[in-house]
Formats: sequence, C-alpha cells, structure tokens
Amino acid sequence: MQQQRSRALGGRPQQQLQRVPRCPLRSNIGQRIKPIVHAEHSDGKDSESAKLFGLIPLRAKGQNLDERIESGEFTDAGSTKEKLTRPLRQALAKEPVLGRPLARALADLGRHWRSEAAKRMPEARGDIREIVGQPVFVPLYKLFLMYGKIFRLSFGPKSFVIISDPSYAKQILLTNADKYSKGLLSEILDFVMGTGLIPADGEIWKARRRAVVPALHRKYVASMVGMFGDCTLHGTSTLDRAVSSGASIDMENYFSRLALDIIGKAVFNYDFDSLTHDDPVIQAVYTVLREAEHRSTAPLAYWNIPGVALVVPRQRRCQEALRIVNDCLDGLIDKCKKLVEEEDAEFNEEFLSDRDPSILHFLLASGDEISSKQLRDDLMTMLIAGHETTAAVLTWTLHVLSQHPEATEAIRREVDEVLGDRCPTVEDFRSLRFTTRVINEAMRLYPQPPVLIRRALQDDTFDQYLVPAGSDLFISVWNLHRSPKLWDEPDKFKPERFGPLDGPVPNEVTENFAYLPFGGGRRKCIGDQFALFEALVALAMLLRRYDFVVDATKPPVGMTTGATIHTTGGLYMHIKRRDMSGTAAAASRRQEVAAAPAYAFAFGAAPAGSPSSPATPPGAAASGCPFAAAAAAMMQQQPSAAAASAAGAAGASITVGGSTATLGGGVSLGPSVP
Ligand code: HEM
Repeated sequence: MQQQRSRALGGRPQQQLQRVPRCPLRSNIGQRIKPIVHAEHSDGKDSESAKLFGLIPLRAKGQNLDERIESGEFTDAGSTKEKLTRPLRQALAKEPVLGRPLARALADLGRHWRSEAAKRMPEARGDIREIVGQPVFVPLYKLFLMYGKIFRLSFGPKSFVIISDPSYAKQILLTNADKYSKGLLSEILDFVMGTGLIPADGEIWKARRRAVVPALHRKYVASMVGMFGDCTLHGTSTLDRAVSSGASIDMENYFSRLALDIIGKAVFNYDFDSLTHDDPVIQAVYTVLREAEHRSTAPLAYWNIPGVALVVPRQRRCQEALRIVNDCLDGLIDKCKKLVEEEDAEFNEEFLSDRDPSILHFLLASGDEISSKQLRDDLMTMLIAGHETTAAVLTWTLHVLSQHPEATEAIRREVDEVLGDRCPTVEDFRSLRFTTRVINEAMRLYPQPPVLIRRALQDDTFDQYLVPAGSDLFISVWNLHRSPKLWDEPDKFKPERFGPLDGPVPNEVTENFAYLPFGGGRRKCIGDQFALFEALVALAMLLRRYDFVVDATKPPVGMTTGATIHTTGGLYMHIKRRDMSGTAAAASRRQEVAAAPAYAFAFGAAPAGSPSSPATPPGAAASGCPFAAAAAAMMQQQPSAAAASAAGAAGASITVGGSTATLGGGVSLGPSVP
C-alpha cells in the first residue's frame, strides 16, 4: 500500500511522540488548548501538522506509543493495583513457608489486573466546552497522536469512541456494517433530511438505496458532464467581471453557488442560477444548510425543547426557510409528476428523459411507490450531500494549488493537450489523470466530511477492546488521511503518492480503508463518480482560462467546520485571464472554433447554433458552449513543429476570457452566502 510504496522510495520520516502530562481537555475553560503532544520528524524539522496545530517542538524521547498504551499508562487502571501491591509481594516472597505461596497468588492476580488493564480502552477526559468553537477534527488529531488508533473521549457522562485505524474503519463500514447505525447523525439531520438516504437506517435505508442508486447510472452521469461544463461556463461571466474590476472574489462562495446550480439541475431539474442572482429559495437553502451545521456542532440540542422553534429567532428563521424549500420541492414534484403522466416514454434501466433527465424524474418514472414526504427527504438529502461536499472539495483544491504553482502548470499542460477549449466529456476522464490525482490528493488533505458518525447497535470488539452496544463512534477520516503511520509526509501535498498515473483512481479499496474520500462499504457515497466528474470539469475549465492569485490583503486561510470543512474567512482570489499566447490551443482555436459542435446548455449535445433543448431549465443561458473547439494536436512541454507553425500563423493570441464575455449578463456574485 501507500506506506510500502513510500518506504521503497526511501522511507518516511519517523515520527516520535512524547506525552506531556496534562490532557488539554482538562484545562480551564477559556484557556487555549495546551500542547499535549510533540510530533517531530527524525530529520529534526517540525512536521507541518505540528505547525498547523500549534504543537511545541520538544526533543522526542523515543517511547513506543503502542507499548505505552498497552501498559495501561493512559488508562490509569489495573497496573496501578499491581504496582501498589508489588512491595507486599516482594516482602512475602522472602518468607519461604507461607509467604511464597501468597506472593505467587499475588503475582497471578497482578497478571490478571494487567491483562484486564490492557483491554481497557485509552480514555481522554475533558470539558466539552474546550472543543466547541474549533473544528472538532483538530483536537481529535492531537488526541490521536497521544492515545493512538482507538480511544474513548469522555465529557462527563457522555463518551465517544474515536477510530483512526484503517482496519477498524473497515470493520465498521464493511465487515460489521450491520452492527452500526447513523445514530447521532440521524438525530441531528432529522429536521431537514427526515428519512433520506444519509440519515436513514434499517429497512427504510435499504429500500431507498435500492430505489435511488439506479438513478445515477452511467448514461445519466455521462449526460450530466455536459451540464457541468455549461454551468461552469455560465459562471465565467462572474469571473470575467472580477477580472475587469480587479477586485478579489471569494472562491469558496463561488464554488458553493456553482455546486448549488449543478445539483439543483441534476437532482430535480431546477435552475437556482445562484451564480448570477439571489432569491428567497437560495437564501432558504443556505439557512437550512447552516442550521444543519449549527446543530452538528452545538453542545446542547436546545431546539428539541418544546416551544423553542417559536421563540428563538434562529429557529424561527429555520422553520420559515424549511417551509420555503419544501414548498419549492413540492412544486417541482407536482410538475414532474405531470410531465411523467404526459410522457409516453418506455422506462428501462438506463431511462433518461430528454425533457427532464433529473433524478426526481427517474424516481417518478420508475414507478417507485413512495410518499411525497419520503421523496422530499430523498431530494433534500441529495441536495445537501451533493452540494456542500463538492463545493468544499473545489475550494480546498484551489487553495492547495495556490501554494503549488507547479501543479497548476501541470494541470494546464494536461488540459491544453486533452481538451483545448472544448468542454469535457465523460471520455476525457481517463485522459485527465494528473488533474484527477490533484483532486484525489486534495481530498486526502481535506476530507469532506472529516469525520463519519456511527452508533453501535450490538457489542463489537476491536482487537482487545470492547465497544458496547449504544456507543457513539467517530471514524476520523482526517486522522486516517493524515496518519504518519500510513502516509509518507502526511501533511504534504504530493499527488504522485498514489503511484503511476496509469494506475487505478485511488479509493477506499485500493488504499485498504486508509483513504475514505467517499466513505466505504454499503453506505458509501452514491454520488462519487458524479462528484469527481463535476470537480474535474470545473477545475479543468477554470484553470485553463484563468490565473487565480491569492489576495494577500486578506487574513491567511483557516479552517472551521460544520458538516464539511469551511474556510474561516473565505478564499479570496484575484482573477486574471490566463495568458495563452504560447499555447498550441490558442493557435488551433481560431481555425476550429467556427466548426465546433456546441453543447446544449441543459443536458446533452445539440447541433451547433441550435437553441437550447426544451429541457433547458428556466433562466438557463441560451445556446451552447462557445469554447467547443475540437481537441487540437497539442503538445505538452515541447510543441510540435506543426503546432508551432500553426500558432505563428494564427497570431496565437486568442484569450478564452474574451469569448466568455459573451456568456450571461455579467451579473455580480451577489451577497456572501450566509
Ligand atoms: C466531492 C463530493 C462528495 C463527497 C466528498 C461525498 C462524500 C460522502 C461520504 C464520505 C459519504 C459516506 C457518509 C457515511 O458513511 O456516513 C457519502 C454518502 C452519501 N453521499 Fe456523497 N459525497 C459527495 C458528493 C455527493 C453527491 C454529488 C451526491 C448525490 C448526487 C451524494 C449523495 C450521497 C448520499 C445519498 C449518501 C448516503 C449513502 C447511504 O448512506 O446509503 N454525494 N458521501
């Protein structure tokens, strides 16, 4: 696996850990978390995680953490009794007649105590207020370095089991998956997702998964790729305005809106068009999303107290937002039902309606017998699951790339060669291998969500540790993805770590559950392909057209979390049109753009110059992709003679930005997402 690979490449720096006596969660309220563990590479340089988490560099003592955990040192149990009785045992052993047998009995008892202690899970105790207000995965990482791959985190009577080991994660997600439910997550998300796929368990989950998964079949995903390109182009009007004004824009906000526009069309054929305007439905969606995040991080479920929904303004706003979103969904369900009744199309496994290729239409046309409430829960689940996650992936990928210009250039070379100015199709996925690896690596560094939540329905054991039924478990994907035991230089951006580009796209299977970008086992994300294509299309098309330059006047980008990892204050970037005068694409484009096939805005291809198909959602931009030029004979670093002479002949100076100006009305991004 990756670890072995890295060893072959010269071995990972050994990370050694030293404990300082006091658990940070025991420190006084209001104090900043104190450094609890030292993490230092053997080459003497502090790891990036040490810097990231503010750990203080101390000299490592070289103890083996696993041995220390096994000794019961952290659990303060069992072995203490053995230690206390040791002097007595030694004294008894000196007396041959009665003393020795007694000493032997005491030694047996001591062994028993020690083995019982070894079975007791390491436990961190603290005050829950200590971790409120910071992304929860940050203290969990510190505790992981101190307590190891499994430990219990207790706050008064409440406790959670924190899992940071691939084989344990596999056990929970795959081998013993039927012993676990979504637990806390279902409770938190009930108000918005009801019994939608993410929070549902048991028979409801089985039935809904069986009904929804077929809707995301290959033909559907392939048809969506065209829409991803259209939406990305539609959004370039906003970026062009930022180019002209010179003002920086918050790319986190931008990606959030792009992903909302895409998921609205994909799931229920609704055009939010949030990239170019704001309306009450968009605001309502964000109010609901923020509430879900608020509830997932709040220490007290105060909203369950009767009457709170009427009294607390935040909760009143949430109720109102839910009403708006539900009304909108009910309207879309009714409209789609009518369409299905009118249609005379034969439904088969790969059913894809020309007029409405959305998941909602598939579910209704497939004759899936469900209540409107369940349908709404499913739609809402996919809206939320497919929106915030993809937006966060794009945000953090761009953030990482802003620190790695060489990777940005490598992506551009690949995109220039594979796509030129063309919008990507599903077939291009196989060729955009480096770009895909960059996204894979960004998802390792910034997993969305960083923690998976489960509740044990039955007792389960992890090596010697018993996790009793009823326990709440957090699988820390962040810890898995940044574990120094599993990854070479875990905090470094190294897209090459996943092996040769012609190898498989890394996932939980290829990395044996050390890498869980989309979860694993039977509850694995159903939108993984969809989401990867979406991120790939947006990244490829935007990086080809624009330079993104960090706005140095803004504070450094920090992390905060709800369901996904957000930035603390946005990802502000100055946008410039990329200078493509030296690329072969610029040369070929002039010759080929006129003859290029255009993309219908909504779904699938349309003949060049034709209006959008009837399926075009309201408000969608008319006509097709203005960049749809055939892939040119392009070169990577070394231009071919033919391409070079073509570039010279054509003047090689067409910039993509000039063309994008024809798209959309150039409306501003609107107010920040609340
Ligand atoms: C980059 C984007 C995405 C990421 C990182 C992501 C990640 C995940 C993860 C980690 C899970 C597993 C959760 C768990 O085990 O508790 C999951 C589940 C799920 N995802 Fe995604 N997802 C993404 C995009 C999407 C999209 C686009 C859709 C819908 C079109 C979607 C729909 C779902 C659903 C319905 C589930 C629940 C599956 C079940 O429990 O049976 N996701 N996702």
